[in-house]
Amino acid sequence: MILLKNIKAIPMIEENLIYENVNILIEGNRIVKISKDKIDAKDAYKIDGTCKLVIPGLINLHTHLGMSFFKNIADDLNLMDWLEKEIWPREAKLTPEDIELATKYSIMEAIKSGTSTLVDMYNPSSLIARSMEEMGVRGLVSYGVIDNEKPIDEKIEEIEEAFLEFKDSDLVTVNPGPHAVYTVSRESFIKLRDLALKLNTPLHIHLSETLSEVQNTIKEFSKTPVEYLDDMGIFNAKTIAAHCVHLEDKDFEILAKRNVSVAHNPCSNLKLASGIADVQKMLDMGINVGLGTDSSSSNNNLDMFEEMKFASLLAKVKSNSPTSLKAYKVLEMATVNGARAIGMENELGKIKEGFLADLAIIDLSGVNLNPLNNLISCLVYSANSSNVDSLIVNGKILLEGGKLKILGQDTLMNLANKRKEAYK
Ligand SMILES: CSC[C@H]1O[C@@H](n2cnc3c(O)ncnc32)[C@H](O)[C@@H]1O
Ligand SMILES: [Zn+2]
Repeated sequence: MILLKNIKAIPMIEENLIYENVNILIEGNRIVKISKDKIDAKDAYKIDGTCKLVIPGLINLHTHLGMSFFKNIADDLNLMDWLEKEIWPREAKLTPEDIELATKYSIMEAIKSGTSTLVDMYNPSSLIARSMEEMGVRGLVSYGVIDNEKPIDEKIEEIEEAFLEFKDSDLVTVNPGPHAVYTVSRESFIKLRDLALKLNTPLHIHLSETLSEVQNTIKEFSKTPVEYLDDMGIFNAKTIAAHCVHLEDKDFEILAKRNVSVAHNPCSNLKLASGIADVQKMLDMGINVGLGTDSSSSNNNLDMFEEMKFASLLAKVKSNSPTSLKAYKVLEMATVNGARAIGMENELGKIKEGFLADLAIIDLSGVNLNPLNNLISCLVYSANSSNVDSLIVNGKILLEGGKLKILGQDTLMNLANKRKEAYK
């Protein structure tokens, strides 16, 4: 049992609802009681909430955890030059041990910035899922498929095996992740769609990220990438589409009609000069949009606070209106909408009795957060990951007082700094 005492909370239940001083009791992996009155829980581990704010754990809807060794080594390139000249040749050399280390490093970075759920796309899925379980975070682990000499049927078998291995996990689910329309054949797409439908998992894909992706797809198939996928019935599976920067009007309509969730990655889209997604239009059309960082190689960190701020500022510029994507809406993207994208909206993304105990605690004493006039605005426009004090995932404390409770931070950092040398 954990008792958060006298804490401020943004429950994400309705706009402007803030609990000024509440007590929150966690039993097992759930929030069982939220009360202004004293809660008697003698045996509970107590966290003093003075000068602290609790929010739902943040949900990073699109990342590639295994890429942390490639941070700051391939900057200032567009997507295809970055992938083809710098990243794919290095990924071809990555050993499973190094992928595990790089993944755990990324998870540590995510935990320290208040992220409790990660939607990843990388391989091998079982190793990534195990790393998430070991470190205690929640995740959807998408097996990234790029067509190559390994037959698609072997990959399907591997995905299914990994899915079954983690079927009873409290924390992680494995699902198919066809990389993009320019790396996956029609045959593979259809098999991966059918697998997602059979396993009842989402499908996770990069979509309409660059103008050249859209132009090439139109040239080859006479359809936009969104139309091409829709015509193949890909969206019959619950789809998480990362980026969606270059959409035509008909694409927005398809995404809305087919209940596709979009993972918006503002920093990566800017850094690779991919473009600015029209998030306000997506939201106005009822499309569910969450937030992702993409990898720490194209971002170059996993700080969801930066992502929230960039998302809001970019939407204002894109629509030429400062009223676009206000702070509460962007916080919704990083919590409630992320939960909806992975089908967990009835138990994740809000601070509510009965919901999973995934909570991030912010230390409000930071100089950057004061003078403090408005908690929601302060979180989105002033805060960063250094203000994260604690993280609870599935009822377990992973970070407290800014310190990791699991795996030594220094050990992971030393190991990662040593091993990254092999990929320079
Ligand atoms: C097959 S595993 C995932 C695959 O995706 C690559 N990747 C990382 N970031 C992006 C991006 O923004 N667009 C497209 N592909 C990306 C990563 O390097 C892996 O090869
Ligand atoms: Zn990506």
